[in-house]
Amino acid sequence: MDDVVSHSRKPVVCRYFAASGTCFYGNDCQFLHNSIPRSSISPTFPIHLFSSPSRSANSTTASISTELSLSIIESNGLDQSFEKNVNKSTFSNYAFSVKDECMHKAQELSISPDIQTAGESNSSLFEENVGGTTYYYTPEDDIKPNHEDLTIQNHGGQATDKIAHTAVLSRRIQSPNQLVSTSQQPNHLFSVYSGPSSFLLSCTGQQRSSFFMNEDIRADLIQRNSVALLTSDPALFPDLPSDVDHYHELVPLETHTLNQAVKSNTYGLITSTYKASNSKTGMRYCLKRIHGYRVTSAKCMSMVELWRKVQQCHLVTLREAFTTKAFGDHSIVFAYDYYPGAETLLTKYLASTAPHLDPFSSDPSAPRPYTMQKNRMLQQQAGKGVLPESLLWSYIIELCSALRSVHSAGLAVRALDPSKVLVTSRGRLRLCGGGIFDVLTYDSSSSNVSALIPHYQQEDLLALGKLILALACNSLLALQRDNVPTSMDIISKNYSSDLRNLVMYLLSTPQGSRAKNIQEVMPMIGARFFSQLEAATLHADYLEDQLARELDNGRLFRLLGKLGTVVDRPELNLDSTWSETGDRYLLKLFRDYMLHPCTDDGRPWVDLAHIVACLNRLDTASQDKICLTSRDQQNVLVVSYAELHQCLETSFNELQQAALAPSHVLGASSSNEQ
Ligand SMILES: Nc1ncnc2c1ncn2[C@@H]1O[C@H](COP(=O)(O)OP(=O)(O)OP(=O)(O)O)[C@@H](O)[C@H]1O
Repeated sequence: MDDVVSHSRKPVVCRYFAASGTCFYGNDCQFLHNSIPRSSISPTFPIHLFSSPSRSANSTTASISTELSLSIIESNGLDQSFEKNVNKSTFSNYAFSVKDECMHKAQELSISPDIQTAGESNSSLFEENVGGTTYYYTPEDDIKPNHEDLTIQNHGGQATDKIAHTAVLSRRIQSPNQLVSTSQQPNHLFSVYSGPSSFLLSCTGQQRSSFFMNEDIRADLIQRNSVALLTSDPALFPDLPSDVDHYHELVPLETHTLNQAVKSNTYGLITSTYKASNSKTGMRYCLKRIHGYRVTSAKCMSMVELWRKVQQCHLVTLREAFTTKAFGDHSIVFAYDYYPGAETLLTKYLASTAPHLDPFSSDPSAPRPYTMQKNRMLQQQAGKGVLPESLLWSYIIELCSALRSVHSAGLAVRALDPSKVLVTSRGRLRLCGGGIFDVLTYDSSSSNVSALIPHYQQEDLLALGKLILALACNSLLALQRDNVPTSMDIISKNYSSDLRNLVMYLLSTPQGSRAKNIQEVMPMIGARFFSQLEAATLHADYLEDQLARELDNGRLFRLLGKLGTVVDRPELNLDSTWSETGDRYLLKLFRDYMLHPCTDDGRPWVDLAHIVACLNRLDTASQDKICLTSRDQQNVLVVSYAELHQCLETSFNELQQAALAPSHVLGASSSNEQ
């Protein structure tokens, strides 16, 4: 059938053109008989309404062999046609092609002169350990020009350019769908979640194949979103200003200090912490305010600049600091990244373990502060259960990683306290409060403000040792001088000698001029670092799988929304029959077909896979045909998804034009009709 000629044909797809290639009206038909080109598929909703990009017209992600896809295929009795379209041999062809390419690449690499040269020079390798990393080098390394750089610079047209060739090769290998004819694939299957991968079995467990993410992750995200969106009650916080510099919507994060000025245990000054939104960007930040503080020299802000540059995944980044009178006093405010729902190590593990031992208590049963009593309490708390060693090592690695970045930047944390370590989702630790002490204690008269940094770095290591000790003994009592021998006993009993040695190293006083160094902790962590890396990588794979489940839900939701705006609309342009006639009638029957199917004996047939399959075919304008029946069984229509797609596009455009039309046009059209 000639689809292109159609000199007098209307630019609308014919409804009577059958899959066999014949039309009820034969050559006299006035409508088009070609399939709608995939590229003509418009975004599900107009771009200006939703900023997310529409699906690519040539998106080609085939997934035909999974149980889920098959269940969708089987679930729809009428839509069998596309099964025939899948030519499995194309996939095996692709496998051969990839294999050939790989072998070709391997041969190419095996004769690479570069690799042979590198192998020969191995004989004169030097070895040096710098900051916990072993470097191997040859004396020529320093003077030899960087071969790879040269290769990249010279790759203009030379066939010997190995890097460019490999890049092209890998690009070819990474595009399997280029080797499979797109016309042979049912395009509505491209976006269907293909089911969990076997390599994720250990983390997905018994989780069923589903279009939705894991419930725990969902609950966690919802919880975080709701915390991020919290606003404060002005009745509870009457003194809270509506704007502080370019921040607004302040919400106190320390609710226990309701309008009270409380001295910080860490800084010894009155402080408050708020969540706030940046008025320019809308992003949320955590503001730490130091009450009644006057900055004597603007030079101290140079420390803020240094801290801003330290960005690390286990460090809460300091974004800026400014002075303000918005609170009715002279305050200095530090703006940090905000992590909704974060708690501190102190509140998560240690808050209830620091009883106040009052030597003057009149209660005879109250614990008294003599050494034996404190020892007993510490042992009791450790007896309640200590943290698993693997978790402790994971925390150690995260904290060391943050310290390493800070110390390498020539700075010191100076507030490595359980109340200054945030625990965010999945036990991720983040050090916060960096830079505050540096600004508060800035000595503008000093000629060398960084002279004391090495000393503070030593204090950081000591603080890290204390933090691990407290976590390992499950109590802040472990840090009391009288209790340290008991604390070390608890560690020896419950943990490996490696952990004990690490704590001993961190708590020890440096001998003579030999200072401790965070780099020296790296060999003590050793291969545990790899376990941490593996766990993080596996989790990233898991999250990617969860993302794949939700990939198309937004798109399908928008499509449903679009359908819903058209079907059953009471009127358009004062035409009350609009949604019951023409294209809209077809869409209404399709809605029933998709959402209200029944079994032969009249029971509702509820199958989400059916709905997803219908929506995907509608969105991709599939050529599959379905049989639509009116509710009174009087009308039976066979239509393709491509036609339904066209109906939806046309109707929705009509709707949009009416929505955007000036009101007098609507008024005029209504008076004309009367
Ligand atoms: N960057 C942040 N993102 C999200 N929440 C935070 C952030 N920083 C702190 N918080 C939350 O705010 C609460 C108060 O933090 P803050 O640093 O003021 O603790 P604090 O115990 O009052 O310390 P201090 O006594 O030293 O002032 C913390 O318990 C934590 O849950």
